Amino acid sequence: MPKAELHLHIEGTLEPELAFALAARNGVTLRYPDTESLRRAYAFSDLSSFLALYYECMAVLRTERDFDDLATAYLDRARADGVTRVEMFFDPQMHMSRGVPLSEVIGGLRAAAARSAASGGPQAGLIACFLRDLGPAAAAATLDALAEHAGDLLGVGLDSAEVGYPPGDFARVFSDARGLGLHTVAHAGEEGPPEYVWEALDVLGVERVDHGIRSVEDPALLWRLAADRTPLTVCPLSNVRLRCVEAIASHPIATLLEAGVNVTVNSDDPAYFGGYVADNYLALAAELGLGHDTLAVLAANSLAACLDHPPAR
Ligand SMILES: Nc1ncnc2[nH]cnc12
Ligand SMILES: [Zn+2]
Repeated sequence: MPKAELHLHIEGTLEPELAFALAARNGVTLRYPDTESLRRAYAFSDLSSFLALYYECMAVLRTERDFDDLATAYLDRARADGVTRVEMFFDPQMHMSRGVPLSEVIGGLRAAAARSAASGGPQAGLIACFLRDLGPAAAAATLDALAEHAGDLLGVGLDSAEVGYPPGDFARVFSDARGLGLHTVAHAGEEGPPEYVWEALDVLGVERVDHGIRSVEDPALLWRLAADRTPLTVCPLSNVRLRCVEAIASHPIATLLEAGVNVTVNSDDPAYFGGYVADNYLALAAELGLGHDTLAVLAANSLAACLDHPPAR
């Protein structure tokens, strides 16, 4: 089934095997002796327990070639899942704070995207995410650094630890990003309350909401999302692994669909959460009983929710 993946952190596609290969190439030492022990550490209790390991493993990403290798591995994998379009997140602040120039990050990701599109693989766009726990001033400084690369970006997003960092704090930087011609999206309602989803819509003016699952707690919000056809980029396996949801069988995606919300299915950080995008669709079929027609609607929603439609091939 052709589909788009619209919620994918490229750093979250770092498989342990590649992490160790890059560590060796760059002379970086990981805290784990081998791939099995690193994999065993993927037992998360919440978002922050995951983010700590996710940020730690980024230490192995140093050069343009590393980012190219990372994105190439993901794009090859996504192609096998029927993905024709990817809008991938990356975390510029994490890389800049480690002394890795933005040009290396963006250059590597763009090179992988160009080869993928040229060889009939997924077409890829880049979304730079601000780390909300570092605050709006740091986000504004990051946007200044991103400005010279704006032509290489599709948009900006907002990620990292959610609770205590409401979207409204980032109103100015999101408005400035739009001034640079960038699309805007934001994580909201993953661990944070429905109020954060309202703020992402009404204060940030985002075009899509990432996760948004806690919207099911607020009927007026469900009505608003459905009326506006605002896409939600839902990540079922991620929600279970980070204990936002108990099991796929009780995932709020069923309620979202019943309310007429424009839902899409995505993998978030597939190397860490036990499945790529097709695994998320298959889990919904196997454990929540979604039928083929519903999966086809979800795939069609994803293609329609792309920020820039891919050029005709
Ligand atoms: N699921 C997630 N939520 C917030 N920030 C993230 N960064 C990578 N994955 C994330
Ligand atoms: Zn995410």
